[in-house]
Amino acid sequence: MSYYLKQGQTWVLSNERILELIVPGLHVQIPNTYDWNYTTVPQVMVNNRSIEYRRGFVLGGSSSVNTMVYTRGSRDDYDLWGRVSGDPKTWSWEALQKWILKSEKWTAPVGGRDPTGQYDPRYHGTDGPIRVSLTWSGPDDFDRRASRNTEIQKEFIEKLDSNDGEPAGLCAYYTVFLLDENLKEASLKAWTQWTFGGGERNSAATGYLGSRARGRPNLSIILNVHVKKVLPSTQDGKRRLDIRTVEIGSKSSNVTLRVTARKEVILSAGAFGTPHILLNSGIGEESHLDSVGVKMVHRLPDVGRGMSDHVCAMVTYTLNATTPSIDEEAALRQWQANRTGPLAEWREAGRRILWSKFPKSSPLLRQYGDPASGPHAPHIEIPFNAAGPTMAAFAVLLTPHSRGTVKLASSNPFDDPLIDPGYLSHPFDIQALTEGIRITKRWFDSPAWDGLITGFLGPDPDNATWSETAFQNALKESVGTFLHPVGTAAMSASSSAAGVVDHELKVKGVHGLRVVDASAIPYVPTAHTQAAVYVLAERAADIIKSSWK
Ligand SMILES: Cc1cc2nc3c(=O)[nH]c(=O)nc-3n(C[C@H](O)[C@H](O)[C@H](O)COP(=O)(O)OP(=O)(O)OC[C@H]3O[C@@H](n4cnc5c(N)ncnc54)[C@H](O)[C@@H]3O)c2cc1C
Repeated sequence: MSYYLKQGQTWVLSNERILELIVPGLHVQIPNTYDWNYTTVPQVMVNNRSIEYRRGFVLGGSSSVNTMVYTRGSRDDYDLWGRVSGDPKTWSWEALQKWILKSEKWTAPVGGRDPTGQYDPRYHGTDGPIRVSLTWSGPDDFDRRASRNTEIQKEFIEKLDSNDGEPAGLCAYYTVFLLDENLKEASLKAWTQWTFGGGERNSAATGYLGSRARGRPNLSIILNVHVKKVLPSTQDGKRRLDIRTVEIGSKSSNVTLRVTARKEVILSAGAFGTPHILLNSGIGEESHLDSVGVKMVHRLPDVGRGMSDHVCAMVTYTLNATTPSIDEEAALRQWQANRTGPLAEWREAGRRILWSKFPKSSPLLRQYGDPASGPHAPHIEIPFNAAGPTMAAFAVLLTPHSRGTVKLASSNPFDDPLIDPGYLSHPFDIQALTEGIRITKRWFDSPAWDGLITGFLGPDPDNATWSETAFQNALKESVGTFLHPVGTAAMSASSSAAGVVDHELKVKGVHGLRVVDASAIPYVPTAHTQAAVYVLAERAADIIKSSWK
């Protein structure tokens, strides 16, 4: 949880000393005790499947358990915030530059490799709280083949730094590959960037709540409690709705505590937690609140609506390779000795990422309109996970038309919310995923992969023996989430009846309540979402500071 009280407390950071939350390579072993373990409601357009939905249940939230990929997305995504909020002077790629850099501390990779030529320093901050770095290990056979592939297939171009705001310059690029085999590590360009540094995971907890912050007399952290709701405080003489009281409790005890902020309350409970708290507080749409027996305090119909997320479809290849196994104990000893080795980095999917933009002439865009935020925003991301004897590639739809909801299941604040991402509810999305699979097929349809890739297991949209229905059915069976929900308490112009918070992230029509987390982001960025949340939060901190001067 993440809110601040006034008095000092004894400090125990819950994610301190938990090896799985510190060692990047142990990410896959993070116990589900650090997860909310949500499941979506059955997804009608995905063969009625309910999909597991992970969210961090620990200080630092999902940043303490995530995959650590650091991608900012397209400059157009941030310009869209400006258009939607009616405040482009605050929310645009150019206007946010200071805060984009402010959140980041570029850190050399562990092991002493010189990263010159593997990223572009012009686009990186050096003094921020979140360490961003490159992997410890160098290129492998897969990287070399990918490099060769970009020389063979001109559709796929190379970009040095994916975080320059223009990830989809021409058509597609491969973020990790070797340009010249003979130069080995020295020539591995355009590496994927990660939120680890010094061989350890960085998160909102380690970055923002480290010893300096903990030394502050005006900051307290209370762990293992649940925010049940926010409540109207006593009227201050004016006829306005003043919500500065938080009710907290714990599932395991009946004790409830109310705390009233002198200035304001900031909700940062994430794309599910924040609308859940607002709805439990009676802030939302009347008929929904009525249906679960919560009394409406303030009518704000878009609370919990407009969820925007990255849906993906998985395709599989067979490989003529085996997964190189590591000696886990030796790797841990190496990590403990000097923070290097296979555990100092991410070991599974996503080390290699391809980003792709549909051409303007695409019939799909003509039929449904282009949901991308602008000319630099890619439509599809394809991370690969070569873990022989098979390889999974995920076609991730970065620009979905479908939107979902977060609703209350009951009036009990401890009950999980009903999460309905609405996957594939718009016809564009399944067709765009199909195109994503075709891009993946083109990428691997090249002599660069000879001797490694031995077969395609599909689902294959071009398999003549399959009907379209049979293919779509198989695609739907493979659909999952990339865990990037936003938009459930979305920012919009103060004059607009839509949305939940205004350009200063204040809950509309309410005094004393702000939202600073992924729920305020109006459309899912064309990137993994943590960088955008850090940028939003850094900007919000200065907005809040100046509003109380
Ligand atoms: C498994 C996983 C992998 C991911 N991989 C990546 C990646 O590689 N790169 C990337 O950029 N992004 C990734 N993401 C997404 C990224 O981590 C999130 O976008 C980001 O952390 C969202 O930040 P947030 O502050 O909005 O919410 P969160 O980080 O989810 O934080 C919300 C916090 O509020 C707390 N909370 C919620 N409700 C309550 C309540 N009622 N009372 C008290 N506390 C409450 C939660 O416990 C949590 O601590 C991943 C996410 C997950 C789950």
